Amino acid sequence: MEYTIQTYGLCKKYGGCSVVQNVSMHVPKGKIYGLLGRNGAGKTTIMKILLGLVKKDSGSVTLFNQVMADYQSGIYARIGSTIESPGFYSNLTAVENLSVFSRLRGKVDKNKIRNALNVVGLPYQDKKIFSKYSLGMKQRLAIANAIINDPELLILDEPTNGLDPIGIAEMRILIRRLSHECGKTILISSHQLSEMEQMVDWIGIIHEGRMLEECSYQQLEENRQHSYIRLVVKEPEQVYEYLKKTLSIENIKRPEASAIEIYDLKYGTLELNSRLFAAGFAVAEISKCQNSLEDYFKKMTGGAGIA
Ligand SMILES: Nc1ncnc2c1ncn2[C@@H]1O[C@H](COP(=O)(O)OP(=O)(O)OP(=O)(O)O)[C@@H](O)[C@H]1O
Repeated sequence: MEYTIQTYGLCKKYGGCSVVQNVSMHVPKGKIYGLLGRNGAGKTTIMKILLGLVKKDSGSVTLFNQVMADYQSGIYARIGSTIESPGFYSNLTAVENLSVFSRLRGKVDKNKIRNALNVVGLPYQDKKIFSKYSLGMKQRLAIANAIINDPELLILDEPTNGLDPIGIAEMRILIRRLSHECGKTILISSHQLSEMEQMVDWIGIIHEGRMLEECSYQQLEENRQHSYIRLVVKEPEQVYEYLKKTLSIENIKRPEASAIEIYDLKYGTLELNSRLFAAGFAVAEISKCQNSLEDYFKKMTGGAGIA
């Protein structure tokens, strides 16, 4: 597989506090990659490192198959982003704002502005000024600004943040169109799993600066929606050892002191119950459960942040 972004062992500390820890990520060319993590997980910092806005402490970044030196600039013309997106002028229209920022980058091309506004679904002739825009329109304008020069890679920090469900659905359609119809590779961040659904092809889960898991979204769904057997027992340590050593069950978790979850379903509940009984263990509860993707994220990241 060809990757547009690859990082290896990326680290960043702020004042002695590690905010990015040994992050290796792989963003496949032409795909939408979602960086998912709770507030403060380190998503924006990773994006800023990719864009050369923040200097990494160690590790490497490869963009378009080119290993990046710190603050190397040429390649950034191939990337559009909404991080540190310009503070748009509140008293100017979309076209006027995009003209100002185009001028800062070089020259103003009316056709490019018209085209970018068309792609994000904002009217070219609109006289409405920025301060009268809805949040969704503001997000669209930021994306229009990012795509003006037709970049191959888009880095969008929380493009759905604060939008209502309809706004999220519209943003999802726009981002998918940018990927499928315009062929762009897109890295987006979010702290909401639900916002990533039906949008991303790949996902990287960041927690406290570390990459917990990275895989295709489909793979994640397949892996995590498996059933499992939940046991509540009197002697969890001994049962755990018995399951591992005597029954050779591999994938076992201990979510609570007395509970055991078995993901390797080589034995059904009846068979397992009778084996535990025969081995002299007291089983208070045995049931087959379904682990939803949401539950999985909550467990992984320790609670309420991702929903
Ligand atoms: N310039 C900075 N100086 C000091 N600490 C910083 C700086 N920038 C970010 N941090 C800290 O680094 C951590 C990661 O922040 P970051 O913005 O990357 O997280 P995030 O996952 O994007 O969160 P959010 O979803 O809230 O934007 C946070 O604890 C934040 O306070």
